Amino acid sequence: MRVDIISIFPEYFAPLGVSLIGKARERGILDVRLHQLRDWAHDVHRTVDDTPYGGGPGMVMKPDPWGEAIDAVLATGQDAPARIIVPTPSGVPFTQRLAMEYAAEPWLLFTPARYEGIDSRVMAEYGTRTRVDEVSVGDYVLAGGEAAVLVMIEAVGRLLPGVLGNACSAVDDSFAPGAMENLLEGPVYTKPPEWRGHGVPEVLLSGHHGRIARWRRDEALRRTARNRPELLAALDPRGLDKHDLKL
Ligand SMILES: COc1cccc(Cn2ccc3ccc(-c4cc(N)[nH]n4)cc32)c1
Repeated sequence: MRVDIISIFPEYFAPLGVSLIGKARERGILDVRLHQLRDWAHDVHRTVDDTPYGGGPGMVMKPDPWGEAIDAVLATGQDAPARIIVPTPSGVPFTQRLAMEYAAEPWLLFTPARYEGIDSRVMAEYGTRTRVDEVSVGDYVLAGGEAAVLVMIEAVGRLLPGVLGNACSAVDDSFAPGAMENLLEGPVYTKPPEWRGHGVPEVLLSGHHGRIARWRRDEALRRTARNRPELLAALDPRGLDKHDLKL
């Protein structure tokens, strides 16, 4: 998968050089290319923002530099154009399902903005040529889109074949479609068996896989009921069996 990112803070993406995503890049599973938006701002100050039409606080990112930058990136592609992802508080929710959809794309182009966002004509322009998704990573307001892009690339990158070792699998993730979809992860434990007077649930030491699976599901249901009751309402009743906890 090829990923292009256009930003006025390309240095923000240094974390994509470490850990899971860094190794995926070294192994050629992920090809991440960074672009400095100001390279397409031709005035002496390399200006990328201006005052909003209609007045109001803050500044809006000018369409010209973004248009030239996106054209330049798309021109380097051979086949279908990249799917463009615009982080914004006003977007559709970024979910595990959307992450899985993105993981199946050959080429993503992220356009993290700053200020109050990008002139809306840019998304309108590219919406005539390719998929343009305005996406929110949560119901809170960041200072810009770069952190949102880091979140999305990590969530998508870990789903790419070969990125997670065989020992782990994204199939069992919380929120992954299937029996555990819309359930939160339950508690996890490792050695030592006793730590500062805290033991480990006996069932996890029993070696009885059926009971362990049932206990984990019960704990996932309990934690979901406690922390995200609205997800329980969305739980597919066919995913619940008669042995499930009556919460
Ligand atoms: C666009 O509307 C805005 C209104 C007030 C402030 C800002 C700041 N800002 C600039 C670019 C930008 C990109 C993404 C986000 C963002 C995404 C999520 N989930 N939260 N915050 C915030 C961004 C934007």
